[in-house]
Amino acid sequence: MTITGEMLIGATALRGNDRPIHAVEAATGQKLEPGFGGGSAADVERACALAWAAFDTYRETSLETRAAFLEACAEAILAIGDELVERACAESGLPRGRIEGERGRTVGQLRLFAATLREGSFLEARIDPALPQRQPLPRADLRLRQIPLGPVAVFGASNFPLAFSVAGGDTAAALAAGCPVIVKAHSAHPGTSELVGRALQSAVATCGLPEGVFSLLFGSGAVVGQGLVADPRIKAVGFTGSRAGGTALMKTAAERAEPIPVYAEMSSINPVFLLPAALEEKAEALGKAFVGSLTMGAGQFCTNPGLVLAVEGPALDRFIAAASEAVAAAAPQVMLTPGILQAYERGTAQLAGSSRVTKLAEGQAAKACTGSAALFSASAADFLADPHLQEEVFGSSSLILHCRDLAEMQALAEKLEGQLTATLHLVEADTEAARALLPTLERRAGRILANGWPTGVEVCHAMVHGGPYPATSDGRSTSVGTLAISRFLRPVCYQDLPAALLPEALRDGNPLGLWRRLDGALGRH
Ligand SMILES: NC(=O)C1=CN([C@@H]2O[C@H](COP(=O)(O)OP(=O)(O)OC[C@H]3O[C@@H](n4cnc5c(N)ncnc54)[C@H](O)[C@@H]3O)[C@@H](O)[C@H]2O)C=CC1
Ligand SMILES: O=C(O)CCC(=O)C(=O)O
Repeated sequence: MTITGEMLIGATALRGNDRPIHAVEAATGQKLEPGFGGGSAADVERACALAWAAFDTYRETSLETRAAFLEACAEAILAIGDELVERACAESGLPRGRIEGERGRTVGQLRLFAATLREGSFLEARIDPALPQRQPLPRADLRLRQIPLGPVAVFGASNFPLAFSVAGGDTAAALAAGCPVIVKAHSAHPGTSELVGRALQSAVATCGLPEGVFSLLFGSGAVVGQGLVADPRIKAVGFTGSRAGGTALMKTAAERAEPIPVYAEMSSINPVFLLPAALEEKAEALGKAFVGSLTMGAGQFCTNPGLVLAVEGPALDRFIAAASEAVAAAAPQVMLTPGILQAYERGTAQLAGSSRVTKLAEGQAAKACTGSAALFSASAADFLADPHLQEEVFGSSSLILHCRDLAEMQALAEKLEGQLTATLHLVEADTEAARALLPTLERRAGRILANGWPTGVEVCHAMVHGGPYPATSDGRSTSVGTLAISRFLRPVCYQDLPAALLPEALRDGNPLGLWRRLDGALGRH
């Protein structure tokens, strides 16, 4: 497939007239061809008009039609072949194995949502039949189903060029829900975005769907990003990126005449609690495994373990020695973009320059375009005294906190901002300490792990990849897993509607064979 540098608006491909964006080969800093013309307000208008025109037809397509469409998207992505892997590797600097794995996750996600559609319980169909004889007042016939919100703007993430981008989790969930999607491509990987965008555009055509179901725009955050979020036809936003970017979009969405939900995944430092007996038993092994998680993918995960808490003493010293040794041996790794590398260097320099922080270890010297791992420590008291120490440093940097005792660890956990994950390392003797921490961790994080590491998110039914602010803008949902479909739905109740006007999902006789709640009882009735 030739990468042309064109945007995909409905069924057309056209070149934006705004300043062109060039991808950069992450490993060398060299410009990659072609340039991608940036979109204008007129392009945003055209994509939104098409998405709105498509909405009423697309949202009433059958569950089977949408499932087949998602499967067609997955097939079309795989059909691009190695060109997609090569381009994504060049643009992101991520190794082939990682990109191939991410492609598998992306198509797996689309197929999982296809299965979710065929299963149908996400519609949450409920029927409370009329009770005309009820005293003192009769009850009307009341029926509920979930309907899609409307066109969704999705912002591709820099750190997952496939699984959190054009056909990533947000797009898959929104399309499954019945929402047309307009993607604003991330300028770190425009070629990858065009290839995947063309796959989705072809799937829309093959499945005979309205062209406005999918569009892909390039361009600046100020024109294309803000323009999409402000457009009255956009009804929800999915975003993964910086806290500044996410909060700017939240503000725009809140100030609209009709405010809309923004699902922004922003910053998280993912605290890891090393409980005393586990630390005593496994300090060296934990230190080594921690650095494996910290340095994976150059630390460019929102789930990266950026904070470790433990009670001070010889066991913590052993953990620090093992972790410092592993960090010192870590090879420098290519980072996603020059901007992300600069932000990482700024963040680690700030930590190194803080009088409250001690630098424990640094990875092997960085070459051009690469970042070196870095490990720091501080006392819990100093951490609490400086709010900047809670800020995410995006990359392989982590801060180990010495707590005086478990009470101080607990007090510190209370002061943490919202997180995607919180991890406990424990053995049986730590059970009571863990039990005491759990209520705090539940209030602070979306996922609580025991004896594992937070990087690596399973795409499944029970996953929560979300958490209280600032981990995300709305901790009531997840961006990974099938529950993500609920972000793009809202309930509608139909009271006493004639049978001929009821949606199929709510008709007597259950023609779709759905799981439904009849007078409160769940069953296939
Ligand atoms: N926690 C996480 O999951 C991630 C955090 N980051 C953080 O973000 C930094 C920059 O990385 P990027 O991925 O480029 O994130 P970013 O937030 O700068 O950009 C993400 C997308 O949002 C758009 N955007 C940004 N600001 C906007 C605004 N004010 N209005 C409208 N659109 C806007 C950009 O054009 C881009 O398409 C990293 O150094 C890192 O600190 C990045 C990726 C993931
Ligand atoms: O660790 C993962 O697989 C997902 C992490 C993520 O969502 C992110 O880094 O943006």
